[in-house]
Amino acid sequence: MVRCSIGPLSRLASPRTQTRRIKSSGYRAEFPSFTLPSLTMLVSIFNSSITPTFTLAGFRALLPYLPLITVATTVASTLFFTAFFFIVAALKSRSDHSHIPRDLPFVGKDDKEWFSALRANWRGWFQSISLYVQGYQKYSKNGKIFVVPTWTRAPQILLPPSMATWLSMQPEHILSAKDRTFDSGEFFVLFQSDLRLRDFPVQFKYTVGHPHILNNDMVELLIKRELTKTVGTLNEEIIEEIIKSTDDLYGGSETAGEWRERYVFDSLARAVGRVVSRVFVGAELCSNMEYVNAGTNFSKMVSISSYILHLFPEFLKPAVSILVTLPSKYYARICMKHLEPLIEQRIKDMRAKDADPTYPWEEPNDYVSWMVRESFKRTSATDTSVYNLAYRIVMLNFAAIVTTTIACANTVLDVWSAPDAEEIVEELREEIMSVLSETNGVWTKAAVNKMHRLDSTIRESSRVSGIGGTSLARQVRATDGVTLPNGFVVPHNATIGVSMDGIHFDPENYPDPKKFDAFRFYRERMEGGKRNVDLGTTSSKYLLFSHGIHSCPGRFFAINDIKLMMGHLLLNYEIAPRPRREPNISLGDIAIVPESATMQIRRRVKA
Ligand code: HEM
Repeated sequence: MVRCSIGPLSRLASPRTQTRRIKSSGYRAEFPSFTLPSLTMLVSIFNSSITPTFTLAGFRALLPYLPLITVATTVASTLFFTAFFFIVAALKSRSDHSHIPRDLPFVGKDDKEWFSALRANWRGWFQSISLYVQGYQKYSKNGKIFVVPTWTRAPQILLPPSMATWLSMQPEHILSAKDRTFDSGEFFVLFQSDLRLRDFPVQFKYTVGHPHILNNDMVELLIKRELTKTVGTLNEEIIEEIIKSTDDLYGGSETAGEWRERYVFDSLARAVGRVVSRVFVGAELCSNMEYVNAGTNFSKMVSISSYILHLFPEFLKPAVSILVTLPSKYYARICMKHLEPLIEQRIKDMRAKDADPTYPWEEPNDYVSWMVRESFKRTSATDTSVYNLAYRIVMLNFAAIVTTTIACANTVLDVWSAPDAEEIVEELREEIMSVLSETNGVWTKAAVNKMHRLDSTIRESSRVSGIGGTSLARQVRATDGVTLPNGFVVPHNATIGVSMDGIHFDPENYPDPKKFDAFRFYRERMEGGKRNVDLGTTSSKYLLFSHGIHSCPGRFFAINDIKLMMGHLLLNYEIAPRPRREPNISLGDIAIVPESATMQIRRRVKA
């Protein structure tokens, strides 16, 4: 036995000796009949359990066939995986489509085609935005319902805009906004006549887990009760953070006049992440870029892994998700590494201060403090454990950072790629300087509210470049289905909504709808009698933040941040006009900012 195991090792010493010894060992003579290389390999693997000498000998015999083996195994495995994925995708698509009422028109699907459901889903992946707009023109405009395929969310039943207000007011127990996002349930849905589990966009069940954290009311409550109340009052801190981050990213005053090239989305994500974190976690942690970048990357990775998971039927997701969600879990862990000690310390300090008012510590006015105070009023472990509190901040970042960055990035790309970029920028600068001259340069809440041209520019950018897809997306929770205002009954668990781009690009709502007209809303405000309409105003015709009972509760905070960020960039930086506006990328049923888009930016030389 000893000789056998040493033998092969000693033969590795020199290739030339190896060849000679192979021949002299009579290996070929020993296994002459195994002409099929793969069979030889199998046998040699089998042999290896008996005697390692044969293993190496078998391997050597294979050497001349290696190129052939490589080609054969590559072709075989490619064929196998292609067939496997095709079957899986075809099954998933059929299952996705089987729950849609047959009498509804389906845009992007032709029943006469082979694998019509699969093909429709494929179109829904890459062309969904144009399918939404087509269906809107053909059906919604005529007051009809239609269905559009999406790979990522199963087919969507889209209602005409006349039903948008009705839809936005439906209570949660009839039409649920939450079921679509925070779903949790059994795995083997492919075999159930149940749309519910296949239809949640970010697949929190797999990408995040923690249903007890996600379904908790605390985040939303604190946004509505505390965060919105403080909007405007923390502007000094926010501006301070904007200055620090933009100095780092785009250059401080000492670099005035020097052009830099920066990725629009990535650089703004860093700045926004830091600014948002100042209000969420305080001055110290917000400048820790490991934490800030992990928060942004977590949000991105949750979305990306959810897209990948949507390629698989439900029964495969538990297995696939183990691998696919590794990056988001990695970034969540980095965030938690910083958040847990911060929250533990905050709890200690708060308790000490409550017990003894002379305790030398001042309670920071940030989200962590509001959350810990709220947790003191509660008793369940779900509401009070440090882990859960910390994870809620991770989820708050998910709601806040990427969404706010998208709005900033779209505004930069739309303004500086517009043919009249210089005039727009000039008018915006004039407005900002004129308003700030009344407040000695302080960004008060009242001052920010007076910047109507800036407000109009961001609102218009989000209209033409917004996320697209389905707005007011709701899942039918009522077990008997829901009866629409026109009498049609949508079955239990189907998903309904309205076409956001259809509405935002409808010439009846917005003349010359495809044009980025920065001051469109400003003119409407000044001349069209819409004095109270601003970026935070939702309606059935403006759906950036949705509308009705589930409209985004964080929007006032987001809007304030975006205005401060854009205002600071406009006043202190020059961005070179861009030759073209790279189109947003249609993926699934949303459009995302092209991450490769760059800008030339330099600090302005002040007179
Ligand atoms: C430009 C930035 C933002 C955009 C475009 C945006 C957009 C939206 C949209 C479209 C919804 C879905 C509403 C529905 O289901 O009908 C939503 C929900 C939500 N957003 Fe935002 N959001 C932004 C920023 C924020 C920020 C900064 C926060 C937190 C501070 C936040 C917290 C939330 C929460 C908690 C919900 C769930 C509300 C519910 O289900 O009732 N969002 N947001």
